Amino acid sequence: MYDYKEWKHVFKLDPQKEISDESLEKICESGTDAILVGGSDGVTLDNVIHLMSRIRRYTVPCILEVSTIESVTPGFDLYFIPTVLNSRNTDWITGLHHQAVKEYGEIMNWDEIIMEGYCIVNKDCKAATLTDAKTDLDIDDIIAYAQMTEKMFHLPIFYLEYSGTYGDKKVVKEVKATLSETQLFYGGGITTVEQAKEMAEFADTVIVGNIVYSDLASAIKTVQAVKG
Ligand SMILES: CC(C)=CCC/C(C)=C/CC/C(C)=C/CC/C(C)=C/CC/C(C)=C/CC/C(C)=C/CC/C(C)=C/COP(=O)(O)OP(=O)(O)O
Ligand SMILES: O=P(O)(O)OC[C@@H](O)CO
Ligand SMILES: [Mg+2]
Repeated sequence: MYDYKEWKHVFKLDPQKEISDESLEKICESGTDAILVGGSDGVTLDNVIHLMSRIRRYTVPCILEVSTIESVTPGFDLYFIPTVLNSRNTDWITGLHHQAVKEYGEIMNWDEIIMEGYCIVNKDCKAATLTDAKTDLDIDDIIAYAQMTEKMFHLPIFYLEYSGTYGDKKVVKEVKATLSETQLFYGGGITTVEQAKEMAEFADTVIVGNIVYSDLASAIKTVQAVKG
């Protein structure tokens, strides 16, 4: 089993988006710790299997961040299951999870399943719209979600999700200071080496997403920036 607790840098690829073989090779051979496959929209079984099989040409760990029951497929190293703590719709907190376990519980390998307590803070991102997330949060609200994740629900990961916009390092720093067991994932808007370094100072794991589609060279540089 991969030790995701040791991961410092992860690329997130969206199965809905096109990526050339050449770019994918650079991403998979970049030295990143893992590739996370996931997105909010247009995620289908076909595009998930297609992307997974292309990533599988390389040795990098490949994880599915589950967003729909229909697109779950065998073959990933691990399955990260979000629960959106600040969603107003219980489907995204426990509802879809209940359906999935009811349907697939018998065949699930629980050792491969890792829960992520998600807190979505960018009101304009697709994930916030999809999950009807309550994003008008101050720092104390976010810290409370982080503490709930660790102290109440004992989840292994707290994912501070700024998807599409660069976050506030003060928030990341204060959240990190409240966590002792739970791993802090930071994701959102990283486009430069400086930003990657800044967030890596506080977050345990930095997730780099969409910059791979618009400026691959800068995306690749974030690996060294985070891992040193
Ligand atoms: C058959 C087989 C192998 C079985 C294995 C068993 C297994 C692993 C079963 C799964 C069991 C299970 C509990 C499933 C969970 C079911 C489920 C659907 C739960 C809901 C999870 C959830 C809250 C999803 C929302 C996820 C989310 C917030 C995704 C967004 C991530 C994100 C911000 C991505 C960035 O891209 P995007 O949002 O697409 O933005 P752009 O396109 O604009 O870039
Ligand atoms: O695409 P970006 O904004 O880098 O965000 C990364 C990741 O946190 C999205 O789930
Ligand atoms: Mg998407």
